[in-house]
Amino acid sequence: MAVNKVNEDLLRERARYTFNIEELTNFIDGGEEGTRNRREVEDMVIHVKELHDEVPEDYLSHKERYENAVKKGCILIDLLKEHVLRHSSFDAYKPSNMYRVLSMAKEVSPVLLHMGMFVPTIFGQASAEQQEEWLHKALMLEIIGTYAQTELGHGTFLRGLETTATYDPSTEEFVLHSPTLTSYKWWPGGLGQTANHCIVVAQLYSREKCYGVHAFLVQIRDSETHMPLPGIKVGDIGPKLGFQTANNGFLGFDHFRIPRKNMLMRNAQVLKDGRYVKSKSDKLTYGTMMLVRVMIVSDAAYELSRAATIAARYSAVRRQSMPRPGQPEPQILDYVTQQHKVFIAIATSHALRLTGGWLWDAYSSLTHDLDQGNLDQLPELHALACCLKAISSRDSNSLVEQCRMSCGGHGYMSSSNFPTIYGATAATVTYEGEYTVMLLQTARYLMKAWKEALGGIVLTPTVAYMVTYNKAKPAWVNTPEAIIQGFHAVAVGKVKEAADGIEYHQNSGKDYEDAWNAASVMLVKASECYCRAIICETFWKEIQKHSRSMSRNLAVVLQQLSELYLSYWVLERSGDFFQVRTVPLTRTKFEFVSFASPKCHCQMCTGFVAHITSVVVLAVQVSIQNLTLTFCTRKRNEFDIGSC
Ligand SMILES: CCCCCCC/C=C/C(=O)SCCNC(=O)CCNC(=O)[C@H](O)C(C)(C)COP(=O)(O)OP(=O)(O)OC[C@H]1O[C@@H](n2cnc3c(N)ncnc32)[C@H](O)[C@@H]1OP(=O)(O)O
Ligand SMILES: Cc1cc2nc3c(=O)[nH]c(=O)nc-3n(C[C@H](O)[C@H](O)[C@H](O)COP(=O)(O)OP(=O)(O)OC[C@H]3O[C@@H](n4cnc5c(N)ncnc54)[C@H](O)[C@@H]3O)c2cc1C
Repeated sequence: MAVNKVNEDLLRERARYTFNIEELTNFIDGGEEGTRNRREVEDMVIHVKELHDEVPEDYLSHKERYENAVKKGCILIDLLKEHVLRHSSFDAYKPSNMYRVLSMAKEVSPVLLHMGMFVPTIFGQASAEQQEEWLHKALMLEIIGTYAQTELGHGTFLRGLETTATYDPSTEEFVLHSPTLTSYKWWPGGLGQTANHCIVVAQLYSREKCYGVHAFLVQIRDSETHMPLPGIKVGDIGPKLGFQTANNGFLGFDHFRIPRKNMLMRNAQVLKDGRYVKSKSDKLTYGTMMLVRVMIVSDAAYELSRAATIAARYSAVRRQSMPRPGQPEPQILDYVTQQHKVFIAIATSHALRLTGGWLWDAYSSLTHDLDQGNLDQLPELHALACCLKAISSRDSNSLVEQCRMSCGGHGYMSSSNFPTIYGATAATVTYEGEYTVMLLQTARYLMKAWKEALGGIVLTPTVAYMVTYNKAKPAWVNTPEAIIQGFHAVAVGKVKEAADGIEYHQNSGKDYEDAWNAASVMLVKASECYCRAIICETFWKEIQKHSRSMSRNLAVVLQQLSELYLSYWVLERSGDFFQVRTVPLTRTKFEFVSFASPKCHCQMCTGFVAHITSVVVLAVQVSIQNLTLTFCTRKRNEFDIGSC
């Protein structure tokens, strides 16, 4: 029987890495225990033959694909439950753990929303009594839920949602109703055929007063027959760009009654007589969205690491063209254009993974504060979650497409897995807060921060530099930190530009809303630059922090990956660096120097190492006074790949 022989080129590349792969694997997994956990789950999954398709999923009917996805989802959840019960340290909700397990089935799972939003909402918004009643059932999948917030007519504008939940004190019930077609819930994953419960976000009315959107836990299908309950209209919304097995559905209520106790009452309550007890903050209703946005940053990194692995491996084995007559066709990895496509995907997967971990730690600290009643960090974390979710998902999706294109025609095959990964990452750019809307949310925060900076008020950590840049600037030296300072200066410049834009439009007679809209392109740009500065700074600092406890060879490689990321984005945003003079800076020579990168390695995800002997080396000299930007690019030589 033919034994699958590993490609010679790949073997040669794999023999050339110069550092301990296991050490990097542990770094990516967050430590040796993380690697053990992951491998244990992967070993469980790889041996379950029902998880391997006899027939390509693309050749199945929609019904067969869905049934296949349900079967796999149940198997994976059982494996996850078994693993969680065996390893109490395995936090299913730590970024990517749960998502990664479910995504081992290739197609997105119809129970993704159950795990990704229904359970977290019970954790975050149900009272202790309600958790007592529902949490175990949800974790054991005795009930299967989804998160029904978006409606046909409204996704972004939550305050515009039309579904109503009107309290009836005579029966101590809420009456859920969909008054219009546009009020039908539209999109919730799993709603089509899978979920029998859901979190419904509706406008709460009591004693004829509207108290805004609140969350309710609603059973929509019979636990025995799985048929929709009377007063419920529910079904599948049909084919989409991707996510075909997410089972996205629609849901309409016809005066559907639920007990008072089904309003999630951790934050706000309605008493038996209909009196409304206000939450410490209306914003706490939005808590689940913040959690999912924080998780999306790590999930975006994970999906990109898969795509970068496929592209780099393919680039090692694909040979094409003959630059020198009579010579063997070179590996396409030797083309600098190919390196330019693939290396930034490798570096970005690491940048987003480390930034996602940093954001998760900040979120964990916030939830602890919220439990203590301290909401001080909520606005900054909301702004961070919004822009990082937007930029990470957009970068991931566009680099997945870049990786696909780098594989030529074979990248267009379903068997390449690029279409599935592209479909999943394209969804993240829109769901859980649409790209532009999220950046505008962050811009709200930046405009407030700028006003405080002008007043010399001490700012929260991620915007504190705005005060510095508005006063005398520190002398900049030519280090990677200089690039980070440069991004800070660019961010301040863009924030100032947007604030000035709003002021200009107001002075020309517009009210604030119209002035905001007229300046909104600049506001989006300011958020992008603020976010890019955070990713650059976090990537660099995390590498510096971890380098101290890792072997030198690995530290060098990771440092150069972060230098590649910084250099890449300076070039991508060189125009903004030119403009940086718009911020009142002292006359400081601002120099970047070439980052000699004799060797650079990286591993996109488990089992794969890219050994980059050097990267495109840039020397970027920027002088603020004369704003001359000179580049010199030193040619790089070989690229080779190793994997364990
Ligand atoms: C592994 C996980 C897989 C999961 C798969 C997920 C599948 C997809 C699921 C979904 O898509 S669920 C639906 C997601 N929907 C959204 O994200 C809706 C996006 N819209 C919003 O977030 C909000 O409506 C808004 C646009 C941010 C706010 O708009 P609005 O104009 O109504 O209010 P504002 O005046 O702008 O804001 C009010 C006030 O509240 C603050 N705030 C808003 N959102 C949050 C939040 N999430 N957390 C904390 N604070 C929030 C906002 O900053 C304003 O505060 P002030 O500036 O006035 O102090
Ligand atoms: C694959 C997928 C899965 C999903 N799963 C779920 C789910 O499980 N549960 C759920 O509740 N929802 C889900 N959603 C819905 C998702 O949350 C919404 O699609 C998203 O919030 C965007 O809302 P919308 O579709 O109404 O677009 P809109 O908000 O109508 O946006 C359309 C355009 O208008 C622009 N726009 C809107 N508001 C503004 C503004 N204030 N300023 C400037 N521009 C603006 C946007 O930038 C965008 O370009 C899912 C969506 C997708 C694609």
